[in-house]
Amino acid sequence: MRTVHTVEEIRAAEDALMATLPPGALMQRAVAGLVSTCARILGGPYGARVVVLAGGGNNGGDALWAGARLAGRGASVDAVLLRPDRAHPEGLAAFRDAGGRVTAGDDVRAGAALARADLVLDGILGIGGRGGLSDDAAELAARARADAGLIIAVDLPSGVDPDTGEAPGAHVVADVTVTFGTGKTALVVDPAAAAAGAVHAVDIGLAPYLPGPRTTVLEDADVAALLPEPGRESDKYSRGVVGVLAGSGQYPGAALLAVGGALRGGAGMVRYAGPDAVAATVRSRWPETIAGPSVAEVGRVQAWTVGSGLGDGRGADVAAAVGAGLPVLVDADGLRSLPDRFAGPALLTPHAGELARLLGVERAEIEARRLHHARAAAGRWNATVLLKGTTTLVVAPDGRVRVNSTGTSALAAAGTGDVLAGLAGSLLAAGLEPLDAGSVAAYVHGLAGQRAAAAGGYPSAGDVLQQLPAVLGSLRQADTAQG
Ligand SMILES: NC(=O)C1=CN([C@@H]2O[C@H](COP(=O)(O)OP(=O)(O)OC[C@H]3O[C@@H](n4cnc5c(N)ncnc54)[C@H](OP(=O)(O)O)[C@@H]3O)[C@@H](O)[C@H]2O)[C@@H](O)CC1
Ligand SMILES: [K+]
Repeated sequence: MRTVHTVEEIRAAEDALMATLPPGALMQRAVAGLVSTCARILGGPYGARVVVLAGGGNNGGDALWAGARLAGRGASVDAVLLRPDRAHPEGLAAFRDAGGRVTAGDDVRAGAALARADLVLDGILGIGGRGGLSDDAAELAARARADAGLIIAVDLPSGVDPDTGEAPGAHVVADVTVTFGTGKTALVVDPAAAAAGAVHAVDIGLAPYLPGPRTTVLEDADVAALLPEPGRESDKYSRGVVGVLAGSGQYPGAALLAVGGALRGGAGMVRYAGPDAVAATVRSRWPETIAGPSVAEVGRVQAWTVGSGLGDGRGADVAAAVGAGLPVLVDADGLRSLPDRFAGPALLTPHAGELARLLGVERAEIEARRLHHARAAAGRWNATVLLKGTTTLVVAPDGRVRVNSTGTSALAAAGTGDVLAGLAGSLLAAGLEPLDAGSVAAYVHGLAGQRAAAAGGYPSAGDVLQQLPAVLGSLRQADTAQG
């Protein structure tokens, strides 16, 4: 599991850890990790042309110390000081001692150095940064992006907001970010995360001083541990019975995909509520499905998946499923018939456009502040909100957040959301709480999309569905091998 902490939590942990160490020792741990990543990426620092962009805080201090170490190992290093009056004193002294050249941001030499740099170290702002870059810093960042070989951000790309994942103004766009101690929201939540590039974490010994993380990024072992394991005595009821209220005459495929997602996701049984013609189509593909014309008449289930391809005019059925007092997932058209607040476990699965409609804001505003708006909706409806996107967010009403790392553009195809709705519904029926059901489903769905894409071409939702058993099988196998 990858952890994410707030700036406040990181500062408190750093203070506690620093109290046990000699002055400057913590920064030296960070610098050692940074330098070794730079050296590895450069294939050895000797002869490399490096430019350090240094702001007036400790982030600039890290970058200056790293520049000094790289100069000591034979690199040709220039430092551009954004705030010469506030440059980190020890870092700057070490940099000069190692033979580094120092220029101010407005010096023509700064532009020339950037134009021939193999590597730019972005030490303008770290976790102390607020708002976007100032104009002079923005110009240097743009030049670096246009001219330099590679940009490595120190701790996080300067100019993005550490705790929200928002990018309120000009910011560095890095190829790699070397981050210290724990993850930051800006490194996992878009749009800021898109500016971080590949993230390398450096252990500086902070973990014992950090609180349990509210935000996490699940990995294979976490997901495998959360997956319901069908035991020998399992029957169809203990594996979970899912009610699916999805699809319509206009969109029968949504019913097929949602039912398929539930069955392939491990449901012991699926009960489908919908018009006879659609039910017949569902049963011709999934003969094990039990069907009925409405939520009231379809029989007992342990969770409902509601809304994919439902079309208009099914508000009463949606209300019946939502009001059944069972865990419920609400997707797509079902989102137009939400109750004022949910009383029981609920998982909403909007994409940005649907969340925009729900909250009455522009879609661009959702994309710019994804975590903020997912949180707002989770609080407003007392439901866990799974906001789809390349980095899908799952936000519980109590503030816990899971960020999915397996997303792929291969999932940007019609019907993949219906598969996800069925899959997550099956996990709710198996007894997972909405945060677990949503984050495990997003993870598995992403891996299925990756596998389908690897098989060649542009995968369809049906291709993604077909990959679910293989993905679940390999996650379970790895778990068994480990445990
Ligand atoms: N503590 C430790 O031991 C360790 C710390 N480490 C490193 O320290 C970094 C945090 O350093 P930091 O706290 O000095 O803040 P940093 O991000 O350098 O910003 C400096 C100052 O810039 C200012 N400022 C803010 N926004 C601005 C803007 N838009 N445009 C212009 N200026 C702006 C603001 O000052 P203000 O203007 O508020 O006076 C702010 O205080 C951390 O990310 C990691 O790299 C590691 O070495 C591990 C050990
Ligand atoms: K930085």
